[in-house]
Amino acid sequence: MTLLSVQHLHKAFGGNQAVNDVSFSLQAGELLALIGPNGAGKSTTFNLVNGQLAPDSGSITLDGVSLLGRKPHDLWRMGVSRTFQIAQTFGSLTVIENVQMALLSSDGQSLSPWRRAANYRRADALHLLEQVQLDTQAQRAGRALAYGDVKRLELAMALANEPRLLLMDEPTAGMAPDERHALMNLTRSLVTQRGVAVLFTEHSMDVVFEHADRVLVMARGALIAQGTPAQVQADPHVQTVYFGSGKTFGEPRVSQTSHAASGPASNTESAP
Ligand SMILES: Nc1ncnc2c1ncn2[C@@H]1O[C@H](COP(=O)(O)OP(=O)(O)OP(=O)(O)O)[C@@H](O)[C@H]1O
Repeated sequence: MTLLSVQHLHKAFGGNQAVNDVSFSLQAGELLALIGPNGAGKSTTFNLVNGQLAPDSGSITLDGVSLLGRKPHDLWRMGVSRTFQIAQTFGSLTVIENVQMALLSSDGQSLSPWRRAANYRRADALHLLEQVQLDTQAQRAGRALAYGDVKRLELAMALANEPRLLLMDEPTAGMAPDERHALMNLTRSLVTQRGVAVLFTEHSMDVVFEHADRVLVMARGALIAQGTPAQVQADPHVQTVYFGSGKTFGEPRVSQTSHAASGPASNTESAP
């Protein structure tokens, strides 16, 4: 069943059509990657979905409810969580307090006075930390964590909201290859358990091809292809956009049977 539906999205900056008639949908439990060369319109599309930007026209619905005109905090309340290219956590708080803050916010509680958070849903916070394998570091200051651990803390905070949709902006940026795949494997297992849909932008093609169920490819504001990782990798139009003619992405790291692929391949500029 379609959870997120984006239809005929347009956004221009002056005369620059950054997003030009982009349509796609996302199912519960699906990991959908948004890729494209620099300036393709990925961030603009992502920021239209997360409420940071307003489209010039088009529709964005979650379970049939329009997201247009809603700010990121309203979306959080509706079950849309996000993680950032540079992880957003509180370095001065302990690891568990970070998650407690997210739980407080999710419950619509006032964030002040801070003292209230000290024992707030501590068991739930610890359970979330266990799920991202950070429970043994619960009492450390956020700023003392290694970068890969900060990313996992941010994931726990995003899940504190019990989201239906998780938006991840370049989730593996700045991480070593092993860490990248560990974070995405963890994300996969946690969102699959919960039936959460994930839309993520990503520059690391190895991450996209190994972990996405389906891939959207943008170029110059338009959606030029979508399909399984194998389908978009083999698409000559996509290869030309990335490399010019005569080169390819090379072989995928994993077989295509490792994730449930959904949605037909399409080389057209509109989604099914
Ligand atoms: N706030 C803005 N004001 C003016 N132009 C913008 C703005 N944001 C994006 N653009 C332009 O819109 C186009 C799409 O940019 P966008 O950042 O969405 O691309 P991207 O695919 O995310 O690129 P990158 O991978 O380099 O981050 C580009 O031409 C960019 O210069």
